Amino acid sequence: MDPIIRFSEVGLRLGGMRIYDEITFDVAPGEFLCLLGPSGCGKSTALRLMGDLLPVQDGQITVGGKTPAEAANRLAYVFQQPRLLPWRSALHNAAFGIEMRDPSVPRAEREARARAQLERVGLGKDMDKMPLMLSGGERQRVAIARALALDPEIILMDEPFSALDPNTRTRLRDQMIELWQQSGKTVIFVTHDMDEALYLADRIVVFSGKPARVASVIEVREPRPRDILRDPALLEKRDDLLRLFSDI
Ligand SMILES: Nc1ncnc2c1ncn2[C@@H]1O[C@H](COP(=O)(O)OP(=O)(O)OP(=O)(O)O)[C@@H](O)[C@H]1O
Repeated sequence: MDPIIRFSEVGLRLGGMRIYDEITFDVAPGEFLCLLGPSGCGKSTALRLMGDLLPVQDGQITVGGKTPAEAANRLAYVFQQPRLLPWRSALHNAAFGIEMRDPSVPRAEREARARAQLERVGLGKDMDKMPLMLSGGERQRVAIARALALDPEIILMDEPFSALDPNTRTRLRDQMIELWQQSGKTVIFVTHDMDEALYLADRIVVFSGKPARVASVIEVREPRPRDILRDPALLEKRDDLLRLFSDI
């Protein structure tokens, strides 16, 4: 199967600094791919390049065979902070992405799509609440519903759970896996937490420190849900990652 996203020898300079050497990796359709690497290595930048929020300078990036600019409508973002509009209810926040992307979608349809996704993330009873009345985890679930309501082929997630408490983070990781398995969408998930990557990913693309290159690509085919601290195969991968991180 052709990759849905392809980075070919992507080089990048920002503010006079070399951020990437030659970054090359592929993402398969329907895959849950984690981008892992040390702080500042350029993981979020990779999402910005895919999403056409930053121009490609050297090399090539394709999204479904097209340029990022041509494919921008096939992607949706979930950021570290939920970025909700405080004066809008959960429902109207979840519908907001559609309103921005395609204002011709009638209001009733926007809201029906938002409602369906809020139900999916377990917020069926909270649709009329304003963001201030929601917990951090609930606000992030509204942000996930807002992305899903766009019905994108690809979801780009930039450390979406890192600001949450450990229990909420664990719950949302499980929920994200469930949503991904039901939807068949491609997920590209940025994290600097190797345990999170081992828990979630089909494959982990490991970036080195700046200027970044792809230090390793690790297949994680162990069945889910995973027990990272007990499964011997995962423990071995964790040791590999620890060794890799001490070198990069
Ligand atoms: N617009 C910009 N101008 C100059 N430098 C930038 C710009 N955007 C990002 N950078 C630099 O590019 C590097 C990569 O940033 P990026 O946010 O992609 O890293 P990251 O791997 O996601 O980091 P973290 O895990 O800490 O969030 C950093 O050194 C950052 O300072």
